[in-house]
Amino acid sequence: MKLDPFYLIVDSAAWIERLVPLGVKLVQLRIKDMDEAGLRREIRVAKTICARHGCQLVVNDYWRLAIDAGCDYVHLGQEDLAEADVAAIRHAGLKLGLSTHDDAELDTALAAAPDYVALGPVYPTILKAMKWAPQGLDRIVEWKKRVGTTPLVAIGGLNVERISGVFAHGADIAAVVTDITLNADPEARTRQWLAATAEWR
Ligand SMILES: Cc1ncc(COP(=O)(O)OP(=O)(O)O)c(N)n1
Ligand SMILES: Cc1nc(C(=O)O)sc1CCOP(=O)(O)O
Ligand SMILES: [Mg+2]
Repeated sequence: MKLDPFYLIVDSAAWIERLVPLGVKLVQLRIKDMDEAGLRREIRVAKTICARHGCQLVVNDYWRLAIDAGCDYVHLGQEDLAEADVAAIRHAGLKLGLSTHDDAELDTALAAAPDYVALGPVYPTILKAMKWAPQGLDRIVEWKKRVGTTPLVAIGGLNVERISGVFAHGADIAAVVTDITLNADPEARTRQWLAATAEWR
């Protein structure tokens, strides 16, 4: 199944409950600093909401909990990947998205035959400190040549105004956090993202 070109990333099931009913079809639950019981609860609620709305849920980092909860997609960064049991993830039938930030990381990612590759940060991000300089749009062109038919996710500093640029340079999917979650009207901004990504859907 083709992944939606609009990839929303949020840090709670409450955000998923709020925004997925608007028509979001690809969402990542990215929670940091929560105990295991809380994580299990958040994943369970997120999964229920996403199933109700036909939205693909991707669980960030916590691949074991995702397997336990019967989820079918996880996202891992390079450090996560180094410690993960990819065979167990695959054996459980989960799909796998991987982060990349440089050539060596892309080599590592492609060796794991991911279901999508993410490249970031395309633009400066305020979400978290990153050791990589912004990649810029030309890097997307380079990455798309290397990943071939594997879907390419652009992430980092994206906003509605920057969407067409990342798709024009070869991204298949645009991922976003703060342009929506820190917006004064997250629902309205989500609708703008849905409209702005419609031609790539
Ligand atoms: C779609 C997407 N791309 C990149 C990331 C970042 O993953 P990672 O490098 O593991 O960092 P954290 O998000 O875990 O802080 C992502 N989550 N999603
Ligand atoms: C979580 C994350 N990973 C990145 C990477 O480059 O791997 S950039 C990023 C933050 C994305 O948030 P925003 O849309 O607010 O910039
Ligand atoms: Mg991670």
